[in-house]
Amino acid sequence: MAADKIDTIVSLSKRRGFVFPCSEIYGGQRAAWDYGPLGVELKENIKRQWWRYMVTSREDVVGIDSSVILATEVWQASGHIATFTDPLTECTSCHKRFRADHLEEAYEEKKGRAPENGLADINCPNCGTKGQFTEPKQFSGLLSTHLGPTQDSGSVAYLRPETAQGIFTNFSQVQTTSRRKPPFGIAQMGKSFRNEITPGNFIFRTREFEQMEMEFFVKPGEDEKWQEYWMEQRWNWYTGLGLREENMRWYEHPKEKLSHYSKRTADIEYRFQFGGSEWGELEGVANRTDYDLSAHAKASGQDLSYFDQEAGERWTPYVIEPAAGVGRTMLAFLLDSYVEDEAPNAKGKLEKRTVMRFDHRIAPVKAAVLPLSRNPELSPKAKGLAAALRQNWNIEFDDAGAIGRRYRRQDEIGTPFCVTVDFDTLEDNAVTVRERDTMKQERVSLDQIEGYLATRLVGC
Ligand SMILES: Nc1ncnc2c1ncn2[C@@H]1O[C@H](COP(=O)(O)OP(=O)(O)OP(=O)(O)O)[C@@H](O)[C@H]1O
Repeated sequence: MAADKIDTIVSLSKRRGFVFPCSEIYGGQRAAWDYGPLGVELKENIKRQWWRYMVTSREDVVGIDSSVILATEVWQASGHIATFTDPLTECTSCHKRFRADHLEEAYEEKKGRAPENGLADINCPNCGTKGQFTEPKQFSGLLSTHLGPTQDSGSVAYLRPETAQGIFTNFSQVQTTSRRKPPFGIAQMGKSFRNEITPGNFIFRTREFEQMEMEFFVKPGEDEKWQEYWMEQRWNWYTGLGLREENMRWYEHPKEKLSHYSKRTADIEYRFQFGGSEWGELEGVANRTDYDLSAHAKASGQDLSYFDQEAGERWTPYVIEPAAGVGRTMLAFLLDSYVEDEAPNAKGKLEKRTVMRFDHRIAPVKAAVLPLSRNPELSPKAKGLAAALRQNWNIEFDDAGAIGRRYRRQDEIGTPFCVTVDFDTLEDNAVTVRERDTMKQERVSLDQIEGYLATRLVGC
């Protein structure tokens, strides 16, 4: 399984209701995706886990939810209007457009060295023609709209390309109302928009996407230490939820390629194995220095510094930012969880089975309740049990088809437990619980089943 694994995931996602192409009844909107019933659960679980780990389980981080459309002055001061651009180039042979920096990075990854003559050395990924690219032009990544009834330059507004700026503009209010002192952080999750030149690779790069960002404000001079700390925390968050370390690595941005605000940026990369490139950015951990707060203080005339009473001095905090994408995280978990192994069928013969080995905390469905067969006594009993368990978890009820087939269906969407109600249940008031990965079965009495699941679904 290599490059074709992504195709397997795309098709499983569509078939089982994780992710659908957007507006498909009209032929689809290129590189936009909708999350189906299982996808929305998986996505919400990922976000919940991030929020718990980054915000509610800590005493030094609080959350906010700011607007998507901020005052245009915010994007002027932050530097986005002037510098949030990508180098756009076009192959003069097939007229397909690319990001020049992506072409160069892909070349370097393949050959182990940068192209000596820039784009002149590179073959077009679409038609194969060598070096027939136009001179790159800077293309704005900001998506704009108009507010109000007129559509002139005065009514232009931008959809945020990152959630971070809503945090910086609220820094003082959050700091005083939550009575926090640096070091402390403000987190936000929400939609961001970028007019990507080359969206694609499924939900990896889209023009509309969700981010999970946290800005951690620290005393200047303590920034490097805190960057190390957050890099370790972020790595541990992914591995703690089961992402395999062999599919992860750090990428340190070379000094000359850092964003305009950054002193150091290190990305966690995942082995996505898209055709053409093995690794892709999952999350960036950046030292944004005091760039944003200073820029907003200057442009707005508001004081965004902090008075350190203990030291008796005033300073503008430095900021460490772990910034992750929800879609990319979900794609990494989908790829990493996918396993093909073997399971015995009804006749005891081994057959291939597909299992999504999601960590229980992110699995979209926590347990499925399955009556052994459609029967006037078994089905109502099983339905009652499903309704009771639904008070705590997302539970599926399924009584259609052979029991083996129903297990397979649950394995394929990563449901950790299947609870089977059979004819013995009517006698002994017990059910059979089957665990997804080991396929081991255990008999559990009905009055214990909720506690049994609760001890195994801790943190869900
Ligand atoms: N177009 C996008 N689609 C989906 N997720 C995105 C997109 N752009 C950024 N992200 C997510 O937001 C995170 C933080 O954004 P950041 O600005 O650091 O990305 P970036 O370095 O511009 O990404 P890339 O180099 O891949 O364009 C990224 O690590 C990624 O997970």
